[in-house]
Amino acid sequence: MIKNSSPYHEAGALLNEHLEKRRGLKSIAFDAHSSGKKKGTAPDKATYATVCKTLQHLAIINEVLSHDNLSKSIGFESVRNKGLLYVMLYELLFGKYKSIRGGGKIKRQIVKNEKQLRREAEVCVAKRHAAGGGDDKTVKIFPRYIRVNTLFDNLANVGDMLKKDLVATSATTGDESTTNETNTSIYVDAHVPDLLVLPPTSSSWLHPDHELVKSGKIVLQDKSSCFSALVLAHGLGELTSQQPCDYIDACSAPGNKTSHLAALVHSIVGYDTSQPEKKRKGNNKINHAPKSTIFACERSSSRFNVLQERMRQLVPPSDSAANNVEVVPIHCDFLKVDPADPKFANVRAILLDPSCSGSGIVNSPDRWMESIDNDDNGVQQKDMKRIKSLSNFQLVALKHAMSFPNVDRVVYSTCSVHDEENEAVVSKALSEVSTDDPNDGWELFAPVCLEHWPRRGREGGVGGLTNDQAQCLIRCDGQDGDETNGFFVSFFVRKKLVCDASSGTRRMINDSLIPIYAGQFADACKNVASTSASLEHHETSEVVELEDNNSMQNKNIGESSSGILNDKSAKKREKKLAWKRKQAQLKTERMKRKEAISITAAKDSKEGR
Ligand SMILES: C[S@@+](CC[C@H](N)C(=O)[O-])C[C@H]1O[C@@H](n2cnc3c(N)ncnc32)[C@H](O)[C@@H]1O
Repeated sequence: MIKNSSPYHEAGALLNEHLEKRRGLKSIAFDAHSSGKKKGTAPDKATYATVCKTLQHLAIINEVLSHDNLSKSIGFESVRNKGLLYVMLYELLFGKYKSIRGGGKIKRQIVKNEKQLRREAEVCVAKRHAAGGGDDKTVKIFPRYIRVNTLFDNLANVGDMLKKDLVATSATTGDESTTNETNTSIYVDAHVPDLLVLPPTSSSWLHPDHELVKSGKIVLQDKSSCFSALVLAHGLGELTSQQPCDYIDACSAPGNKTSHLAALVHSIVGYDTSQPEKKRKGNNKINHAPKSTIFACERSSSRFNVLQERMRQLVPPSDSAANNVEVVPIHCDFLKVDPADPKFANVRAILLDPSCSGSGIVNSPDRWMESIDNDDNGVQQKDMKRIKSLSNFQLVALKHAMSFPNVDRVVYSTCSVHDEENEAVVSKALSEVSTDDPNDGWELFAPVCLEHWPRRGREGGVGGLTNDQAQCLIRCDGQDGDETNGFFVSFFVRKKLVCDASSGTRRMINDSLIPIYAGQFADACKNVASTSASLEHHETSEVVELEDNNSMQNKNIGESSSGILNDKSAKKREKKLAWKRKQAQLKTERMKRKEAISITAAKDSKEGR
């Protein structure tokens, strides 16, 4: 067999599979890992990143090729390996080194027409900038959100540790156009307790290989995806905390929301880690609060394995004195779980975050693909079919959650922006479970903990919701300034409970000394988005961090450190970071010594010594 001379062969094959079969890029990568294929058949991190970047530029590459029928005149139409062609064109026109490595026929064909291609690319980029679009249409940069896992540590401690890393790395990761203060600032999110907000540039070093991630003290979780567990635990305000009970996370892998819920439930029925260690230990001896159980259902075998592994990493064992919550992963189809099973008799609340189109994830490679071939309404016929089938499943799952006899709170969330998966599902569920009994049936409830979140659900439209109902719903739109991925949250409460809940109060959200975030990184995000060098960082980190549907692939791509993918560079980065930390520490000590010397000198001269 002739060995393919192009180093982009694997990236081209992955892209071909994505384009031809219209399968999600992350699913392809994930399946390749989980099917236990031989080493070498699953894409490595660099290949995956190259394909993501090519996809991200596919619209503009096609624009270049279609100008003056360029594609035809230089013979690209006859190229069968379109994936490889696109990857090479990306490398030449938009890649970091603006050149193509290796050889091969396609490369020769491209290089022969290099001048013309570069000229066209420049014209297209200029046109986009003139139209005010730039790269912004496809790339959105958010601050880096870090959820502190309060089952292991507290906000102040973790904030301190991250601040040191920020100071140590700001010299290299900071963009010239942002001040050093911006690059080293750290905030607490205004809506989600225990969520830290870091500068967007920190994405370049805060990855799944970071020590705090590996130790389970922090979770790389986008802001909007923290809303689901928050609403389930605190949507009714303080009232929730009076009744320890069990929970079900119906569709739970990889477990970001499960572990968040565990931390929140622990702080309701237990004590939080913000108390000094000694006091906490003392408390543990006398506190006999009942334990809560979270049953975490997951249908897919491979995802279930990841879920189990992550729960081991993120939730302390249930018999440890400091934990009042137990997570029990169950490998099952939630639709087949019997609501009358005595095991679930104490389940009072269900979190349902089912499979969805993921259309809210603004930097998802699959979304870049969508934006290329969507029609004017933003959704293609083929996608409509998929959305319809997803929304059918979502409705059945929601009604199933509502059928558990003792459940009085259900959170239904998606990372989709389509009304069909959101308001329409909510509206159908409400009408299909409605009853005449004033104490039964379900109502939408506006989550107290997010009362200041401005973006609400859509009134009318395919869902046909009233304005009052729509105001109970939470929406996030990353394309419209929310600084987080698109997301949807609805909170259903049994009518009976709604009457009791009206006195709920908002939970205090920040008792650390870290200031609250109020858009201080907005400019930094724009700067990062407009510099291609920073974009490289961001894209790679997005590859490993995309939430929800993506977290599984995340996990896998991120698992490079644990051996699935071979990433020597992670160790190198860790070493470099440690070296920088040391240098920063030495510098601080030098400054202190200098300061002390000059104070003594000033004192001496004042005293005439
Ligand atoms: C959007 S993801 C959940 C993400 C998760 N909530 C988190 O925050 O990490 C949806 C998950 O539901 C699982 N799933 C889909 N249908 C299911 C079913 N009928 N029963 C249980 N799990 C299901 C999928 O395999 C997938 O892992």
